Amino acid sequence: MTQTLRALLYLGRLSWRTDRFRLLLGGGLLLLGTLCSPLVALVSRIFVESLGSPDRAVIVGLALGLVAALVGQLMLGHFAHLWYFELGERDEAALNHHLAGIVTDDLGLEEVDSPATADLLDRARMDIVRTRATVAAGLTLTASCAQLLMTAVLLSTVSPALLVLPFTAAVPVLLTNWAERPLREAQSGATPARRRLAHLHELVSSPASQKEIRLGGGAAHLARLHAGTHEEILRSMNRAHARVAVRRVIGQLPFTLTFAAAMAVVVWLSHRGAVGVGGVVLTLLLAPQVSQQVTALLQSLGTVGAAAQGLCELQELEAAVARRRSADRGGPGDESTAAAASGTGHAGTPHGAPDRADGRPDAMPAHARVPDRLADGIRLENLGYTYPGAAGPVLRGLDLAVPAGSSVAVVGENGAGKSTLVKLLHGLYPPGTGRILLDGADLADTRPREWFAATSALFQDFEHFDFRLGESIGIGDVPHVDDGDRIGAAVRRAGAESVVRRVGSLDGHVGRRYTDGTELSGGQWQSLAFARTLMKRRPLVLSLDEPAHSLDPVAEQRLQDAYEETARSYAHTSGAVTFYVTHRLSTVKSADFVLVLRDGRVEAFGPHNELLSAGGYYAELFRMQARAYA
Ligand SMILES: Nc1ncnc2c1ncn2[C@@H]1O[C@H](COP(=O)(O)OP(=O)(O)OP(=O)(O)O)[C@@H](O)[C@H]1O
Repeated sequence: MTQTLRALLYLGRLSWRTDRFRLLLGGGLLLLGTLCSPLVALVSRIFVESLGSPDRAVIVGLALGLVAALVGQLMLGHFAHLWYFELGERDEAALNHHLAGIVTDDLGLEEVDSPATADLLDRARMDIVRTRATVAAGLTLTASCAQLLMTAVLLSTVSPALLVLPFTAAVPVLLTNWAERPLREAQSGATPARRRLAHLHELVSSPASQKEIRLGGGAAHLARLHAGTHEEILRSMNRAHARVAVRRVIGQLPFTLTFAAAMAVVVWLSHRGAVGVGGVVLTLLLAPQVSQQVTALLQSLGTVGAAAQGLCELQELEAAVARRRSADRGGPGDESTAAAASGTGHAGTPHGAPDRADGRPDAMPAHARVPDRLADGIRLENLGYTYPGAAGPVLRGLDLAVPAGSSVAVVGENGAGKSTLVKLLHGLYPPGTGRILLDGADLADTRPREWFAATSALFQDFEHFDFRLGESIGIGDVPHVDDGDRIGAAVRRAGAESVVRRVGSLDGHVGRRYTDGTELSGGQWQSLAFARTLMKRRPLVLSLDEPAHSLDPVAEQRLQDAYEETARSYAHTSGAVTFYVTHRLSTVKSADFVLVLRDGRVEAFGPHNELLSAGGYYAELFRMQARAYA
């Protein structure tokens, strides 16, 4: 009940902020329309009692009043709906916007990655989808409460004994939360299964996955998994619905019994002449309404109650984020609560619980400014990282000095930690141990947004933005998303002119979400992503994580040349350090340094020729690969 009240207040405040005009108009009309039904009973009573009056004007006036109340009862609700329907839509959009803000601005990337946070966000999204219904139910609930109160007062004028009806009607209302609990628990417990179902659904219906599934002969297997998971969810939800039904019946019993008793009392009172014909008419009109009113109230309470858990979780998430912000500003924050609320509880970062994309809020005071150009370079000191919930570290004890303006080829076996290092360098994960120093200043002391703006990366799992081609490239540097010259230069530098020719122009849509969209090949998407990476003019760090894995040899050589030219140009303009992660060791010779990672440690670091002549792991890898290609 407390949770439902909290949810109602939350929705009320949200609606007031979002659109108070629609809240007042929609809510007011709904309240008026709802109060019209007890009003009909009241006017009917007076009308019946006045029938014997010689004053015809009074009778006509009462008849007109009765018609007006009836019209209000039948019609006002529809007009109210016009206003609060849109209010619900606007509230839903505001909550979605708010949740997106929390995900992109307040949660660390590792938190977003964590299954606990994913569950929490999935539940929040499901509740947000129901916002329109919840807003309508919240307004109906408020109006129903007022209606029930008016009904109770009117019934008490016939006999105080009738007051028992609204009171016992409150019993199931009070038990609603208890009655709904099995459903909420089942919904919460089924979240991982629902996510699995959504993934399976995507796999069986997405054209992209069809290729592998068909070749692997996995369609029937996936269909079985889909059916099994669906059945599992249905079984748990059915059990929960049955338990809810039993609890609701138990909750309604007291009202049903007292309703029968109250009707017996009125029959007895009218028999004794204690209640007149007007009172009997009022009771006959109102008493059955009590049951309808309670049903409407229960239903709206159920709707709000069902959404309340999610809305309260969202409130707790907001509160945790706010506490963390205040803690990071130096206030008496409760970081452990914040981490627990976000579901990770990851420790071992310089700032305790991570915040934002990299573990720190933009609002915290920055001690170090991101330099305009690198003079000294980047140094890693005892850098280590452990994914939340992982058994051991992925990176450990990395000590390295990379001079400004140098290009580094990062090599190592699958799972050595290359991509993780790239994410740390770009500030997406906070170091678990140690530091990353930019010209001697700790990266942890810079503002994340400033650092993000100063770096560019082509990640291994780069995104396919199904936008206009120009926008899909320009989004690599949002302040210049519509800058045609810059986009054109990035396309030329990345050698992605063939993609533009394939799409027709920078204004053409890419991706199959649009009927006029051009679907690209894996290599073309990669060229486009490379162009996106080159949107910034003077980044301090540029990383390409296996940028050529989808490219043909000619395109790969073109990309390699483009990268080398870009690396030289960035080194000249901003002293940038560039990282090129690759498995193709023949492509690393031109890099200033080769960084060899092995099991999360630095196995070797130095110029290619030196590492080769020193023998050891790198030389062995290089020769093995050369033999394989030969
Ligand atoms: N989001 C994640 N959560 C938990 N563990 C992860 C995550 N991403 C990567 N790992 C683990 O970290 C280890 C290093 O992964 P990483 O992607 O950094 O390796 P890599 O050297 O880039 O590998 P590859 O050459 O295959 O791309 C792997 O064992 C991987 O399973």
